[in-house]
Amino acid sequence: MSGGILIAFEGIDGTGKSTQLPLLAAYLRGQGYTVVETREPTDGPYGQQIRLLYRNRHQASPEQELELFLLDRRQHVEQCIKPALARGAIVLTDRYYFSTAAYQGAAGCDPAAIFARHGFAPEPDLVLLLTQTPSESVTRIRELRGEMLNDFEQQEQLEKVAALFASFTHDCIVRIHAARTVAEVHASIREAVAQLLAQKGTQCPR
Ligand SMILES: Nc1ncnc2c1ncn2[C@@H]1O[C@H](COP(=O)(O)OP(=O)(O)OP(=O)(O)O)[C@@H](O)[C@H]1O
Ligand SMILES: Cc1cn([C@H]2C[C@H](O)[C@@H](COP(=O)(O)O)O2)c(=O)[nH]c1=O
Repeated sequence: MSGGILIAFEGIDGTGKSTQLPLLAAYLRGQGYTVVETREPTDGPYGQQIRLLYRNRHQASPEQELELFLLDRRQHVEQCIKPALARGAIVLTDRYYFSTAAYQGAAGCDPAAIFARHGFAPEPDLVLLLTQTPSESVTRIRELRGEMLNDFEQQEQLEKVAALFASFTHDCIVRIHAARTVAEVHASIREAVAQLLAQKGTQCPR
């Protein structure tokens, strides 16, 4: 396979992205593909600064927050995504620039302007947009961590984020209903990826 394939997992908090991404990675590796698993925010210096905002978001203005996500993504694209695509890998990223348009859009920045600032970032071949209601997400997060919701996970905030995700009309987006069992969601994801690989005429290496 030459040129690589970029697949982004997107959706509001708690939709199961971090659960589903390794399942898809294991499945694809079992089929003989080279897979790179990655995520944003990254563990790099800007990603670490972003994590400091989770419990105290008002430390930064929406514009400052946006700049941090852009800096983190530039580094991610240059150091991880582009090299992996050049090696012909399937890159699976847990969040990408659709999250910025939705979350920083919900915080007051202009989503269209955010998309326009991503000329440096390769367009994904597929965005798996996991969907469920914000109240379903909040229930899952509470089951996982008790009552503590961080500043990005407050239900009112997630309602705005979910509305923005719902408004995106990019051809690369496939919506996957996430309020089902892990196995059911995985099956839908495999179906969407199989269609992409067939469209690309990608021969399974095995
Ligand atoms: N289909 C599912 N049914 C029930 N619980 C699930 C399902 N998928 C994931 N979970 C659980 O929901 C919680 C959140 O899942 P996960 O961390 O994968 O979501 P996420 O979208 O990556 O969240 P975040 O964006 O906040 O990191 C975890 O406790 C996980 O075990
Ligand atoms: C990439 C990106 C992320 N966010 C927000 C969305 C989530 O609330 C956190 C990341 O948490 P996760 O549990 O590691 O998924 O950050 C954002 O606001 N803007 C972005 O571009």
